[in-house]
Amino acid sequence: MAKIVIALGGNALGKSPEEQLNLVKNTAKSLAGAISQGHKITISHGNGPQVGAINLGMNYANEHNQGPAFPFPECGAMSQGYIGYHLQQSLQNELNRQNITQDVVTLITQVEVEADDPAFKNPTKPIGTFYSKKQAEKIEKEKNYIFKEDAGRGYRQVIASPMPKNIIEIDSVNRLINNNNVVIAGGGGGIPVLKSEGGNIKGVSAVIDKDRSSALLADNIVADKLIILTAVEYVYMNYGKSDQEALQEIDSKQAKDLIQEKQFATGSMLPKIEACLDFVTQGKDREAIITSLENLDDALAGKTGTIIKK
Ligand SMILES: Nc1ncnc2c1ncn2[C@@H]1O[C@H](COP(=O)(O)OP(=O)(O)O)[C@@H](O)[C@H]1O
Ligand SMILES: NC(=O)OP(=O)(O)O
Repeated sequence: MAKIVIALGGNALGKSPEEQLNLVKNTAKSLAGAISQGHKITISHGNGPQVGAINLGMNYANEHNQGPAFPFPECGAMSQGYIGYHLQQSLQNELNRQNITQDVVTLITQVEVEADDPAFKNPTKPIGTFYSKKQAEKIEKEKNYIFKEDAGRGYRQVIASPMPKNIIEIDSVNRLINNNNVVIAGGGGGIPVLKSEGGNIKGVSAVIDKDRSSALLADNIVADKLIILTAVEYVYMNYGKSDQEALQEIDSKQAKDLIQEKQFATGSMLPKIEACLDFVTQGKDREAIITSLENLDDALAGKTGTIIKK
């Protein structure tokens, strides 16, 4: 039996509510399978495409005098509710079907970041949909948004992505886990908040990388394993080139060397590798796996995915 944090990538969750629900229903079968094997599962998820879509929709309504503007922390909170709802419903249905008596709880999670994080001056987190270079340049001029190329897939709006420092609701997460609940926490990397000297917290415009928050969550709940589910079965060397090569298992030294060689794209694979490195090096006998959503069963059985060890 292992204590596992499973992080679902925002880009791997489909492009519409219908697509997302179908994907999540499938993933729920694997998650319930892992729970029936005795594993203690905690779930986190990304929100890049979803938080971008929510923000775009709200901005559109606002620009057409049909509603107020919605800042990013509020959009992040909505994305936690939207994705958490699908996960909570699908997994609860699956657990009930398998007569497993565990409740699934989505916890709105705030994550503290630092006001002087250099990320606020250098936005890197891709959100929303993909655009052509021409479309991106046009929107950049019209709206003052910043766009960057995203791992060969097109151009996306980028916003600040500060490092997660502290999960505000971590005690509640631990209490819920210890009381036999499956917890969905840290959705979209958590809602970014700043803490004042008096201890008050308030939202700040950013989207935290969910891989980094998931590693923090896994460390905080003292998990054995961190599984990051994305759109690719393996992490590759020379990704996208004719000689790309799947990485089966790497240790922290090899991972650091590959980072030096710039094998992993900033804003997509790099934060995943760095998050896995943080998690495995901060504790004993820890393992991280990166694979695709549909390969969760095989990854749990150690049959696929890129395994990262200390
Ligand atoms: N070396 C690499 N190996 C595999 N995938 C890579 C690599 N470098 C960049 N990628 C890209 O990173 C993507 C995963 O990052 P991203 O889409 O941000 O994940 P998610 O939204 O699922 O968290 C892959 O689908 C792939 O397009
Ligand atoms: N917040 C976040 O990291 O989302 P993605 O997994 O969609 O990039």
